[in-house]
Amino acid sequence: MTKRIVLSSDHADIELRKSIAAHVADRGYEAIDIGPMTSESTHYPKHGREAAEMIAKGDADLGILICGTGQGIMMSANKVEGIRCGVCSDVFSAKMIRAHNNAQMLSMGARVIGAGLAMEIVDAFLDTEFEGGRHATRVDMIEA
Ligand SMILES: O=C(CO)[C@H](O)[C@H](O)[C@H](O)COP(=O)(O)O
Repeated sequence: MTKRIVLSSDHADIELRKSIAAHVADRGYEAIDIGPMTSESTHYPKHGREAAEMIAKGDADLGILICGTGQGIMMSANKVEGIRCGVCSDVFSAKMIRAHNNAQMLSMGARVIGAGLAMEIVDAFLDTEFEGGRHATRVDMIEA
């Protein structure tokens, strides 16, 4: 089944989010871009929560979030039960949040990294599977 990737952001960079949505779709995923569609100032907790709830409800498989630093929207997503979201500014961390933490959501800071690196981080996140084993024990501990 085609993996569904939900994308959301605040006003910090909707163009980066749209570019990532197009990139994800080009790669054969279903990109579900839930906006916002204008750069009007908005509030990241709303957008992080909306995207995370889609995953929690089973309406999306993975998620990509963007705000200025990636931090506030990540914190908001992580308030939704069962969601694990990490901020990444490097490719190694993007692999590890999948391989070791089984994160369903990636967050990035549009005022921290450039678009080229953001795409590489997205690819690393999407291309990496959870390794299970001892890491499953630890993820279970997070959830408990
Ligand atoms: O980085 C963020 C939250 O962690 C947000 O994207 C905001 O950009 C940040 O809080 C700054 O807000 P502003 O209204 O864009 O000045």
